[in-house]
Amino acid sequence: MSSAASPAKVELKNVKKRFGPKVVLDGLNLTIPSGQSLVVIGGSGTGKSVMIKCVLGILKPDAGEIFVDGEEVTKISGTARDHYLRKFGMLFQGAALFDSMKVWENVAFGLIQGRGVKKKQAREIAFDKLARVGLPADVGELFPSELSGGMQKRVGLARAIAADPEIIFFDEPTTGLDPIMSDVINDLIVATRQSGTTSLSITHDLASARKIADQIAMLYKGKIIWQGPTKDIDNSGNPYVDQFIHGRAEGPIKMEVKA
Ligand SMILES: Nc1ncnc2c1ncn2[C@@H]1O[C@H](COP(=O)(O)OP(=O)(O)OP(=O)(O)O)[C@@H](O)[C@H]1O
Repeated sequence: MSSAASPAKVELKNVKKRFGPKVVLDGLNLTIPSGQSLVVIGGSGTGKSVMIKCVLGILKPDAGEIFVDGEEVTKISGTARDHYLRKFGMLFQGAALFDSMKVWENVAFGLIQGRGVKKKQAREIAFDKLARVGLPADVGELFPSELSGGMQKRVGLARAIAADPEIIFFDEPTTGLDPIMSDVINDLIVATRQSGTTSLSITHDLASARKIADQIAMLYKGKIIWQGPTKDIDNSGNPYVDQFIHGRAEGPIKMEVKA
């Protein structure tokens, strides 16, 4: 897929966000081409989650603009915001399932609560999505506590795709999983992209990034310091990217290690 040919689905322009004296996003520019999978890498605490929260309107940027399908969204509210949020699915870190609900009810939750889908139809959709992530029907009747971490991630993924969103955010989709289960999740993410969905993932897992990304962007000190096709990551010519992808303690990125 060529990024030049795809219009921007999501575009952040000069986005700034600080908490008190702490500057987190410092003029961040990022474009996600329509139908592509973009992975943002960066150290812990660099603002990856804050960036996603700004796109979803959970946090309001102090400055800058965010365009989705060409519409500036940082000031939308009320029903326009509800409508806007329907474009998104989200796989949270740690899956974030409701323990008191059965697996299928977790998957169906947004359909019933957010979209007014009747329970019977939502249940059918939930079981269909569970099958798509490779979970047999009997898993739908279990509670999340009865599942392994990898299965919980799959349920989280089924919930993220339940309403056929146009854009999916994957927040550290493979964290805490063994390499084989990680690859199962990677394959499922690749499958969602093949259906035309635009996605933004944040991850520390370079093997996952290489597999799921059309493009990789690196966030450092509140800015995107490099963005390019996945195949170029090993020859970025950027010392910060090089240090990060090779996991070297020595380099331009200095770790603040407090004793
Ligand atoms: N609501 C908030 N109030 C104050 N500070 C916040 C708030 N949300 C995030 N921060 C701060 O912003 C910085 C970036 O946090 P964020 O969660 O976006 O990092 P991250 O890049 O997603 O990290 P990780 O990879 O560890 O998940 C952190 O220093 C965090 O403490």
